[in-house]
Amino acid sequence: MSENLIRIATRKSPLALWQAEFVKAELTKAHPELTVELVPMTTKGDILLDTPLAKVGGKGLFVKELEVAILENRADIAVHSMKDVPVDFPEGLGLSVICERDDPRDAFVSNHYADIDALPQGAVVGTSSLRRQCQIRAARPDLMIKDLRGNVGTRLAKLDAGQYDAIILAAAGLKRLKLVERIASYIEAERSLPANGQGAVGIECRLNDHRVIALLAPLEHTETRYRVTAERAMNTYLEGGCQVPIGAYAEIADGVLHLRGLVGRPDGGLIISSQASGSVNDAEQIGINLAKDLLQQGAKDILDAVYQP
Ligand SMILES: NCc1[nH]cc(CCC(=O)O)c1CC(=O)O
Repeated sequence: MSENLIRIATRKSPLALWQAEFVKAELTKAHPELTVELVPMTTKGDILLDTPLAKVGGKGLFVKELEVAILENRADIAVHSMKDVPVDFPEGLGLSVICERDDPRDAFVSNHYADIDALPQGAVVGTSSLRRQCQIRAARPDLMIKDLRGNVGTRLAKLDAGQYDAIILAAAGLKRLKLVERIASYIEAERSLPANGQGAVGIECRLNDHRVIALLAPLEHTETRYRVTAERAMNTYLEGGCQVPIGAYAEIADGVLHLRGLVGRPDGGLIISSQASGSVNDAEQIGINLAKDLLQQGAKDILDAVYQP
């Protein structure tokens, strides 16, 4: 392999391409002599876009083909939204870099209403995320939640066609696609605890590829790494994939990491939540401790019920 080339395996969705282009730009900034190529690919998740995610088993649907390409040396790295990255990696691959986090919040998108409180009785809200669904239903049990799949552009088109009164999307995705003006309001973490890793981009590569790992190193963002480590540790301990009613969100203030977590029944009738704090160096243990706390409070019953086939 040429000393001066990095190939990025990427999905072809606009968001995936934005993220790959972002990493390409950052790499070229750090290493002006480097050539960075995109290797666009179609994944199983892209083909099954119309099947409800919970049915096809969301875990890793969008990343497997990219990982095979790296293992077969048809590409060197893959760029992921951290919230879509499964908890475990194939033998030989790992996450060598987590980039600086963008806005972690969920966004309320509607052509007619300012926020969740402004929605009329029985309004239809689009989301396929059990995490978003349970938190919306907890605040507004009268609302109807309707499945919403597809790329960000497809989801907005379905809203505009009148299929929903409002939809919920990640603020970061809308910002990256230059669609911030579509955001009617931001939903603060207190009302919709984000998914683990939401808003952060990570880079996967071959763990024995020291050339690539060294080239990627300047893109690492330490604070984001601590936060996402705690969030993912909580999710991992709860054995949560990406399609689960789990929220995990960490912040750092004065060197102390604060992690909030919740597990909720999709109908919003029960939400178990807790928090934990500690040194950034104990990020992983803080996540594990919080998961144990949630399990002690009964989170397993909720998760088992969701996983029933
Ligand atoms: N599940 C799809 C997905 N994966 C990452 C993002 C947004 C960007 C991010 O969270 O980093 C989205 C869209 C959404 O949830 O609205």
